[in-house]
Amino acid sequence: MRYPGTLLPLQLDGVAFTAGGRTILEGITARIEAGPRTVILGPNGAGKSVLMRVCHGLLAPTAGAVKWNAPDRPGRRRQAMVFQRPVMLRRSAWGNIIYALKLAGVARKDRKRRAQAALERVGLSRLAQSQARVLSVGEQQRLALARAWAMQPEVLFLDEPTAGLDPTATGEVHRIIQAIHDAGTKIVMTTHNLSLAKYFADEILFLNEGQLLEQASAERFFTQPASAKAQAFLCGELLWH
Ligand SMILES: Nc1ncnc2c1ncn2[C@@H]1O[C@H](COP(=O)(O)OP(=O)(O)OP(=O)(O)O)[C@@H](O)[C@H]1O
Repeated sequence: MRYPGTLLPLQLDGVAFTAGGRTILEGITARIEAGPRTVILGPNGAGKSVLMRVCHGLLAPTAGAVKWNAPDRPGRRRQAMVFQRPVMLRRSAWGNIIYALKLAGVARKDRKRRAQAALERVGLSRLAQSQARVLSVGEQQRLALARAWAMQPEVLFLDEPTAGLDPTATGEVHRIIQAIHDAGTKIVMTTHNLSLAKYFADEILFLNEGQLLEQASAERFFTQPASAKAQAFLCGELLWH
């Protein structure tokens, strides 16, 4: 269902991104709806991170348009992004969340409650006063998720959030992402990892060499991929070059 004030759906119309004479994204047209867990899947270098940054507004497309149903008003960001490597300020775990909430314009009286709840949800309450930058990479990624979750975003972009994590940390991050989804936030995640996509995705956007080759339900994509490139990717043939 679509409400007049909601950010979604997000419509990409002929989005392209070129840099230094190289075409990174080309002619991407897609519609991202509220609800399903969307995974942007493709080999290394396909342009997944760039596409996500364009959607999030960190990069401006060099052609085409990125249209939100109801764009953010100044001072009220309703979409958040978590990067492959967490970016933490030189503050405590607690301070990182409080500062982000302050920047987002959240009233002082609500910041403490939201930060507490977010740290609890990711199991980091006991490390609230630890310096964020000395936490393990897995803990920092959980903190990054807590910080994003505290914003109560309508859409959360996740760029390979478990890259480089050990199996335990990976499992914890997956559990948190699932909980954020269950709480009603739209998840859009990039990965080149087939097992993760199979486990997590409701919908796949398959990207290869900067082109969107398929947008399909996960079930359909994994059983009947429409493009030869997707078939090759699913068979483990590397398209990357
Ligand atoms: N801001 C940028 N300006 C110019 N080129 C960029 C920029 N960001 C990434 N690239 C280039 O665009 C190409 C696609 O990069 P991107 O990081 O989006 O791939 P990816 O599909 O996310 O790969 P991976 O799975 O390895 O993370 C790469 O060749 C990269 O060097």
